Amino acid sequence: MAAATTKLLLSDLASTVKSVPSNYIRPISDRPNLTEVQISDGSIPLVDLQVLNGPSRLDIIKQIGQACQHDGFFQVKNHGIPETIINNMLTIARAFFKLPESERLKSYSDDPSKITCMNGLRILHPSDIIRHTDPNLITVLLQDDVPGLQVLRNGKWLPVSPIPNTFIVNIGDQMQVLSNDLYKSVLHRALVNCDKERISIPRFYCPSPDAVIAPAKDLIDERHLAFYKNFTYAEYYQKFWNRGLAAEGCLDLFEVSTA
Ligand SMILES: O=C(O)CCC(=O)C(=O)O
Ligand SMILES: [Fe+2]
Repeated sequence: MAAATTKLLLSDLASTVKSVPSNYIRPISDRPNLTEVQISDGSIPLVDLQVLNGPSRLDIIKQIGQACQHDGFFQVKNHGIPETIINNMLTIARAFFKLPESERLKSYSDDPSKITCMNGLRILHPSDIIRHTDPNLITVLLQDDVPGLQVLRNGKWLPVSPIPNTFIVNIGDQMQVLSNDLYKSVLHRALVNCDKERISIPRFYCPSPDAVIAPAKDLIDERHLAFYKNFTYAEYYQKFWNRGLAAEGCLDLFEVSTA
């Protein structure tokens, strides 16, 4: 097992230091350019799942399909998960970050495949998450009431305002491949909030490592060629982490070469 590295949060140091230590400060060149943020009334679509089992079922399915094609992101309300469970998850997540570092370290793993696939659940403490696409199939995210998530739409960042008791669903790279680019795995990022702690809990749904990923056969014919080669999820995942989050994903490495 790798030696336990320190995972001290700035909040752990707050009572002992007078100013923010330099290793907690991102170089200006790495910081998000906030002037690029689109201040817009628009948001990612909100889908009401209440009526999924009624006569409007097809309409709801169509809304989800459109959202996957245009935004790669949507929110769901009336999903059937009780409010008390949602509040308990957020309370437990907040309490986790109040634990001493030694206790928190017992739940950390430096193995990204463990973090994102075996546990499948990650609790994010308030630090910036740089722009990336999700390497998995689908992500379901619970965020608290503090804004921070931004989604790239038409080259501009669209802030996703939290709506209580909703979940955010987004398409990951594997779904983009299965749909042969019909559904979009879209760049997104999360910013720290200067005034308030922000908690988000993403759940990453992943194929098994040996699953062969390729565009669905029904979508391919003489007029619709496959944009991607076949690969296993393990191959993709390894390339993704080798390249690093800063590379913004690695779908291009698996494209069918057109040369
Ligand atoms: O905290 C958020 O809202 C987004 C988290 C995220 O994008 C991720 O963990 O992949
Ligand atoms: Fe993400």
